[in-house]
Amino acid sequence: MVCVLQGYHAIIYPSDYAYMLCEDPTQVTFNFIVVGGGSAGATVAARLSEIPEWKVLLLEAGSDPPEQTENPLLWNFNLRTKCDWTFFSEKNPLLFKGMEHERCIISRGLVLGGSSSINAMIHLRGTVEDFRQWKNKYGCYGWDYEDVLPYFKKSEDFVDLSRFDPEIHSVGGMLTVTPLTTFDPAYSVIAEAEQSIHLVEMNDFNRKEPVIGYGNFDSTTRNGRRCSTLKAFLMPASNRPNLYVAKNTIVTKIIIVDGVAVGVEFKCSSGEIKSVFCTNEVVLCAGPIKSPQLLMLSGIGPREHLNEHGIHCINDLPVGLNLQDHMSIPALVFTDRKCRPIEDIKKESSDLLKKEMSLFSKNISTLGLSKLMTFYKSNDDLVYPDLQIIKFRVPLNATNSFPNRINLFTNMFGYSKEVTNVYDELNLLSDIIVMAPIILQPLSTGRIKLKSVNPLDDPSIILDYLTHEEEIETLLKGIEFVVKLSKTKSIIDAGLVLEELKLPNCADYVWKTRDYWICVIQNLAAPFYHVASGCRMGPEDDPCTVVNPKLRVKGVIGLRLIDSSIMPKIVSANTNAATIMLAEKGSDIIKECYGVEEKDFSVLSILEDDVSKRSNFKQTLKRYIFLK
Ligand SMILES: Cc1cc2nc3c(=O)[nH]c(=O)nc-3n(C[C@H](O)[C@H](O)[C@H](O)COP(=O)(O)OP(=O)(O)OC[C@H]3O[C@@H](n4cnc5c(N)ncnc54)[C@H](O)[C@@H]3O)c2cc1C
Repeated sequence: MVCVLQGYHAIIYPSDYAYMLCEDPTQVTFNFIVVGGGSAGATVAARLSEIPEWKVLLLEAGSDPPEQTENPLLWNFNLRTKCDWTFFSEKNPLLFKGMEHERCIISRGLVLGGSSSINAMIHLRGTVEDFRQWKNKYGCYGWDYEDVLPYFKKSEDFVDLSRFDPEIHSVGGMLTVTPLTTFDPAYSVIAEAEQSIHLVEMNDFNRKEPVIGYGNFDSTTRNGRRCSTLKAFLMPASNRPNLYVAKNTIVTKIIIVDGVAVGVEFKCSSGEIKSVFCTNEVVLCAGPIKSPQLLMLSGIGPREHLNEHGIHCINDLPVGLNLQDHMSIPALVFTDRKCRPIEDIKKESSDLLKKEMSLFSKNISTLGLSKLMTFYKSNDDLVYPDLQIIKFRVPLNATNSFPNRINLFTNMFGYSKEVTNVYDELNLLSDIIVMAPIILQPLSTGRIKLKSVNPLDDPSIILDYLTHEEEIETLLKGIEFVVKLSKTKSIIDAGLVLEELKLPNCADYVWKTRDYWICVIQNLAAPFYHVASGCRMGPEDDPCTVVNPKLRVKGVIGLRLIDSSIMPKIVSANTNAATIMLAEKGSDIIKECYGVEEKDFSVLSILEDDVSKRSNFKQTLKRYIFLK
């Protein structure tokens, strides 16, 4: 067990089973192997291990999170560190022109808790309409809003009882959900500006009714600290004798014999590749980039593509297609350089920072100005918002003060030196406030492909985003909204000025014109960390889907996929809460399937023949060993 002391808080991480596993992977007969201990995997492993008779092995490529992951205000300090996979996209003919090597950075947690250990802790579930569509448009029976709400509630320990509505919230769940605090004076200025353009204040973004307005969102924090799925689910379960957690263990392949997933191959820290088997199921939770890659390496994916790499195709499924994300445009930058000496600006900036930082030691949750969220619709005919506007403050001259010595905007969005220079220049004069419109309902998709058959290589990530004219128009409406905000009395009175970003690549365009903003989109539009949907869930007979509504990978017995990659369509919000919901419901589906928990999943046929087929486990295993 590893114990980190932080002030009064002792964090006890799960013991590491990796050494024992690598010594002898047959020592224990596991019932379930969970691949990846992220938002979904840590939840699934904890939930399955509630059944004492089941031996559950969780294999995670990363290790315990470093101490800096605890402080919400410093969430972006974790990017591009050893707990980030730091993937890069392929080049795109239209986008990413302002990024290093014209490739877009894709951060993902490489650590227990996965991306929930490095994310920004924004806790939003998505809209009622999202889940209606999952069912009605994408055929995911059992996944309508009424079906998923109990699982959002099951996880939740909602701290702010003054806003508690029992219809949508609950207390006593594993995941602590807390409102945020801030001392940032810009909060009330922007709130007033939004009011003046007829937006209303929302007191709960997770309510059932559509939310168009601004307000404070809830966060996955507990006592001022991050509440990842590691902390919420895995740590409380880690004393169970039937739960085994192997860290720094990279799964390299799912072993499938005669159409049955019997175990996985994995890489020990010594470099050796070993195999471990399970009697019931392999549950793949490696996240939206690595899950598709692992499926393809294991023979499940588009036949033609697998053949290109000499991989025998076990089942021809559209793995890696339909990739989605929320594109953002963090290019609306305000400074606060009222006529006053730089010394005064310096003092104000550092006083505010100190005050915000002091909240951590008082166990109070803060994300600074980011607490102020806006949901907006680009046209009046819409019922639900199609734009989210995130705000964040960068203290004076702080863009280059990151521990990994990489510029803040390179860390967060992958911007090139030519671009970060432009932000830096503004940041030398004053704090900067960035407002980033984000499109919530993308139309265009990307794709994950194999670069090679080496599981340690990153896959090829093709982001063909913003190819629909409507998406550009929506982003432009988001930009227009912020420009409008910049002209309100409260913003002007407060001395907040929307600055021109003098991007070298857009020098030919006049600031604030449509052509200028399109150039900005081509240079700076970046996905907002929500990559999902590369292995869509849907009806068994729909050729566009990879898993059925019971989360079984089609055509393979004993293999489920439970993580953000199965969202049939990305939710119109940040994706962590919906991923945890998928894991909660997915765990119950598994329990139900084995008859260990009674739940009404009337739309799903229960106890299908997979279980009995899977009981030939010993025979299948013998055959695998024989074939090897
Ligand atoms: C920087 C950042 C900020 C974000 N901010 C927010 C936010 O504020 N709010 C929000 O709702 N969402 C946010 N998100 C998105 C959200 O965190 C993710 O959608 C969610 O965590 C996805 O969960 P997952 O289980 O699909 O994948 P992950 O949580 O990424 O888990 C996958 C796990 O599998 C492990 N793994 C991968 N391959 C292997 C292998 N071969 N062998 C063993 N283990 C493996 C990984 O190391 C990882 O632990 C953010 C994401 C990032 C990266």
